[in-house]
Amino acid sequence: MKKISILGSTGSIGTQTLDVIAHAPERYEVVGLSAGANVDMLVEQANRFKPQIVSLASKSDAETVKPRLPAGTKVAYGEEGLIEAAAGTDADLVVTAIVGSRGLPATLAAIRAGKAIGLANKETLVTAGHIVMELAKKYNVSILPIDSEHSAIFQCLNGESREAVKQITLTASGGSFRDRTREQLEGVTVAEALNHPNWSMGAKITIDSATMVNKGLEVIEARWLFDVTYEQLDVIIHPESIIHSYVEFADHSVIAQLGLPDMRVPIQYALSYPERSPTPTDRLKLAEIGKLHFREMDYNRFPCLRLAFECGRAGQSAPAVFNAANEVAVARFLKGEIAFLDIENILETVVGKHVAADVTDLQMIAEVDAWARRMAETV
Ligand SMILES: NC(=O)C1=CN([C@@H]2O[C@H](COP(=O)(O)OP(=O)(O)OC[C@H]3O[C@@H](n4cnc5c(N)ncnc54)[C@H](OP(=O)(O)O)[C@@H]3O)[C@@H](O)[C@H]2O)C=CC1
Ligand SMILES: CC(=O)[C@@H](O)[C@H](O)COP(=O)(O)O
Ligand SMILES: [Mn+2]
Repeated sequence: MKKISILGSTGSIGTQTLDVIAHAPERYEVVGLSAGANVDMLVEQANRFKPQIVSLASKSDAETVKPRLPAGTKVAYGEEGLIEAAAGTDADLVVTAIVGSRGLPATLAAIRAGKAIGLANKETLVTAGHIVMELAKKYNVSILPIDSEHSAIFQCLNGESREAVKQITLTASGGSFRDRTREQLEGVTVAEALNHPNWSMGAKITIDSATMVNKGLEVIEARWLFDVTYEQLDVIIHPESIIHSYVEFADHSVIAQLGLPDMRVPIQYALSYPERSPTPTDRLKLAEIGKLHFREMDYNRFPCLRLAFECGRAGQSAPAVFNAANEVAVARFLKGEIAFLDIENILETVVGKHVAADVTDLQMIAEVDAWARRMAETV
């Protein structure tokens, strides 16, 4: 029985993780759950899966929720609560399904506690990939990718020597506005931006997909997960999101991972690795799909991707600044404070004002993260 703790259990990845677990109660046990504002859903989850601990964003929620939980459930809150849910149980694996760099301290705590990480939260690796991967190595902890492209790449690399890797290509759907010119992006609404053509995801990543920031975050995430150079990473537009990424090897063989766009497959793979287990998803029928399409990435149409590569190559504090500024810009767009195209303007401005510097610990990361947030709020 594998014991699982889920940070962000009430979100898109969190609920799909619980769906995978519910289909295999003989294989998995939930020991920790955490939520932000969706207290009612967390209560429902806690009564169904009976975790040892639940964590909420606020002290007041933690206090009011206690009588609604199974007797004996430990209740925590805030960053400390996330850390407890991540590191304070006998979990074998922690799924990081919380959104944003706020997941970093709990992820580091889980690694220090020797827990394998089912990594969905790409912002943690973008913000502090060098720290996360170094700590995982020190504690001999597996970082198992849940992000669909990285799960695909992980599967393609399985059993292959890293020296044989020539090129890793991440596929990109193009997002909600893939058929629009830049001129046609003027005045687009939040609702239009949230209308992803292939995936049903949380709000932030859906906007990130539309700006192509998501693919930029994923390039940096891949750099750290697979220890490759940015020259070995590229992106291709693939509108159907059936090929989830592919790897070209020294002999020019290319290995890809395919499947219908259903996150329960990469989630299941991370939970059951190194085994493969059945998933409650539909099967891929290529004959019914007929054709798959691909086109070169257009970095002029998607300038945020070029900026992400620049920040990745600059390294040090630059990726953390890019990520934090983006979190604020997306939140401002979702609140209706700014226009869609202002997101990239904010990123260009904040990154442009930042001089990359070494960030070797959580305190330094928190400082640059906070600086970038302050700047992004005022642009
Ligand atoms: N959704 C997807 O298909 C994919 C997602 N990912 C990555 O996985 C992560 C989660 O994404 P997704 O599931 O879409 O996000 P959602 O927005 O759907 O869920 C986010 C989760 O984080 C919780 N949360 C938000 N703010 C706080 C806070 N201040 N304190 C504690 N918990 C908080 C939310 O709680 P609540 O809802 O209760 O407020 C929710 O459980 C992201 O990093 C994303 O990039 C990667 C690949 C695919
Ligand atoms: C499902 C998943 O992994 C998301 O990151 C998805 O890939 C977003 O799709 P695009 O960024 O390709 O639009
Ligand atoms: Mn992805």
